[in-house]
Amino acid sequence: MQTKFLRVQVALPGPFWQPLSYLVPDDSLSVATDPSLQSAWLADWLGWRVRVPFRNQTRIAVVVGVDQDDGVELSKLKPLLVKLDQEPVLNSQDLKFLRWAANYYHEPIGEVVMAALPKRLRDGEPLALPGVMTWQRSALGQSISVDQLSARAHKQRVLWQALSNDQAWSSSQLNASFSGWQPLVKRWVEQGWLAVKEGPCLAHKSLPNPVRHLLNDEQQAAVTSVQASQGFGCFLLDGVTGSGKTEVYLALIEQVLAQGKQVLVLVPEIGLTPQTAARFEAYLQQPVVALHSGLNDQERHCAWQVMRRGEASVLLGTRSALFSPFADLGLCILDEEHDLSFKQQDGFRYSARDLLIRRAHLLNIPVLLGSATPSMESLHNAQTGRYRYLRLSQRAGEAQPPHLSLLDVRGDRLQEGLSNKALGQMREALAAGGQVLVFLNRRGFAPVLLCHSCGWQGACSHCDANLTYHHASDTLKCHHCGFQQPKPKVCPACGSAHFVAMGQGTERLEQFLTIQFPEHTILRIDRDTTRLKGSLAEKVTQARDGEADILIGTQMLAKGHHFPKLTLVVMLDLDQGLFSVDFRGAERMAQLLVQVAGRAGRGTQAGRVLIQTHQPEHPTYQQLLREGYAGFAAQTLGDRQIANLPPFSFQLLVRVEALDSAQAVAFLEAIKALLLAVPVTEPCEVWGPVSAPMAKRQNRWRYQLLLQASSRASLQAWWQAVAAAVYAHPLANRVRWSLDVDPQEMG
Ligand SMILES: Nc1ncnc2c1ncn2[C@@H]1O[C@H](COP(=O)(O)OP(=O)(O)OP(=O)(O)O)[C@@H](O)[C@H]1O
Ligand SMILES: [Zn+2]
Repeated sequence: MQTKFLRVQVALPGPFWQPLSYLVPDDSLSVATDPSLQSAWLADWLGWRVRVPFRNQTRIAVVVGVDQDDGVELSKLKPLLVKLDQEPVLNSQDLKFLRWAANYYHEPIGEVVMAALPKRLRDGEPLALPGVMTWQRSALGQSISVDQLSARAHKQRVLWQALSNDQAWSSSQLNASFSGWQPLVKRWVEQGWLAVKEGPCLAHKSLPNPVRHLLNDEQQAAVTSVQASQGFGCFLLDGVTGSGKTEVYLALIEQVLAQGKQVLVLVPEIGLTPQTAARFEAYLQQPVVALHSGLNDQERHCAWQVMRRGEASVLLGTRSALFSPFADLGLCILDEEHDLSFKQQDGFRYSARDLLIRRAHLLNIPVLLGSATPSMESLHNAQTGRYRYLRLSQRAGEAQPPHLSLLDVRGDRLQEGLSNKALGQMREALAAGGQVLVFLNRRGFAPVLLCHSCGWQGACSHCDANLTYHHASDTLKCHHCGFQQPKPKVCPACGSAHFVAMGQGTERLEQFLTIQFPEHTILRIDRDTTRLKGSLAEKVTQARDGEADILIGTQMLAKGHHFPKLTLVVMLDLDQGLFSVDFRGAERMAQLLVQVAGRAGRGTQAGRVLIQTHQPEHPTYQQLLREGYAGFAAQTLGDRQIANLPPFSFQLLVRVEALDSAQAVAFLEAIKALLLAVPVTEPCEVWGPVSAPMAKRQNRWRYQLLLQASSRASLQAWWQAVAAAVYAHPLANRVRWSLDVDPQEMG
């Protein structure tokens, strides 16, 4: 009898297109010849973490399959070293999902599997639940009243007051409400006022009383439709800003929890996940696990474990929370489904929306996508019946829709980008006791620093981009690669000391408005003013509570926020979105406009929105104002159909970056030649190679090749036909290159 050796396939991070094979240790070899034992044997390996020898090291890997004969000579295979845990870390359904994702996005399976594990597990730490570090008042601390702290130390007093409730606080809880708490907490520990303890992953918190609304008819109809779904179904909740989509999510979640099942909610990366989680907790009266960029490795590990074990029922997280394991998932929700942050833009370039739908499909459970400005892809899917369409056409409660108008500033005198008309309207709104938001999607002081004598411009030496001037730090910064330098004293080209800062950024706008409105408080919210952990939450709370009269914000302020006192929104410099080279430019601009406008008039007072423009007759503006987002979307879908652009076709972008631009072009030309040699049955097109819109970044020249086909299947088949030859091409290892399936940005 011929002995058959068993091997397992493991996923190891790195550029391996197939899982790697290893031999299993001797004791299980006897199973090989007995088919009845094989399924039990499989269960004993699939999804387990193992330690394997690799080159001269050992690495952590996950078993993703078995193979009995893959043609590799046995003598070339190495044995596995050890299993790491007493149980698998991924179940067979998760593995199936991850394999599908790896296949669809042409990403090495090892990278995809590792994306589904918290870092500590990737590093080989034990599976067992770690505790999290918490701080709580000590016996000494309990005798310290807030009055013993200096009356002027406002921040300290607020923090000490919060810590006085005898709850143990973890760093993520503190981050959710306070910025700059670390040095204070450290000092209090040193003084013996606070004790450090290891707390459980899911700390007990006292939850505030729930605020609930009686659902209106449209909300109720949406809830009923999703609830009636038998197994998988994808629903698009198209609800105007302030229509109470969150209330619909909460009502549905409550019902799923009552059946003993879990819910996964994905939200955009806006740094407010803890605040949203708190709102969910109050409504549901149970802990909600939040997974976002503010957590440390230990907290991520905790979140992963409690969901997997079913110790918590709701996971609310950003993009990558999609890969979390669940004991019994019953519903998936994705809020602001049009948001670009759901698409990972480097490395493993997946769409969290598309993968979430796939996962729900594999698990046979419903998935709900919500937005006031749905993507053209989702609207098209709703129109063709792939998604069920649900509509909330009215604002919830008493709130009225905001009134939008165009402010034609052609020929007007502008001061720092603002017209006198806009300033006048701001004065009126402030005098009436309202709050005003000035929206400008560009941070920094000025986008260009120009020498007045010779015309020299500050440009990044590593990128094809201007350096933005930042006044507070007196530096020039590249917003693409992070390069920065002090502002030169004299022009590097001619020696003149006469510079002009051209164009507007939020920093400059703040300086100008401070002079114009000395009696009003101004709050600027952009990436520069919210770098410190917790500071965004702090600023948003101030804005919501009306502590500032004038808000200045970039797109950070566009999403999801609820500022009840806001009555006037002034939008500056939107026009640039009308002339984008990207075919999605108009869609993005329309979404931004409607979302920012949607922050106005959410309370008792009506809201107005002024769009300052030099293009008042532009059809995109005209259509948005006359027919709203729905009219704009109908027109845009019609145009895309005629031009055969997504969602009426499917794209794949091959991106290449190289120090030597000739190599980048040569590699793409080679790929193109391979593609053109493939006989295809359906229409497949290839464009390029062309220079990327940003031709150079971090010293590398960037080129791209665009593939387009009439179906996903034919696009995938076309690429598959050339993939092996592309990877084997001599330039494949000499340039940096990546595939972007369903690209969202051409950048
Ligand atoms: N049925 C209802 N009756 C009264 N108020 C409601 C109702 N439903 C929701 N609200 C309130 O309306 C406001 C807006 O709701 P919510 O934040 O859920 O809107 P949204 O649709 O998510 O908006 P956006 O897309 O702009 O973020 C909230 O203050 C919410 O409490
Ligand atoms: Zn740069």
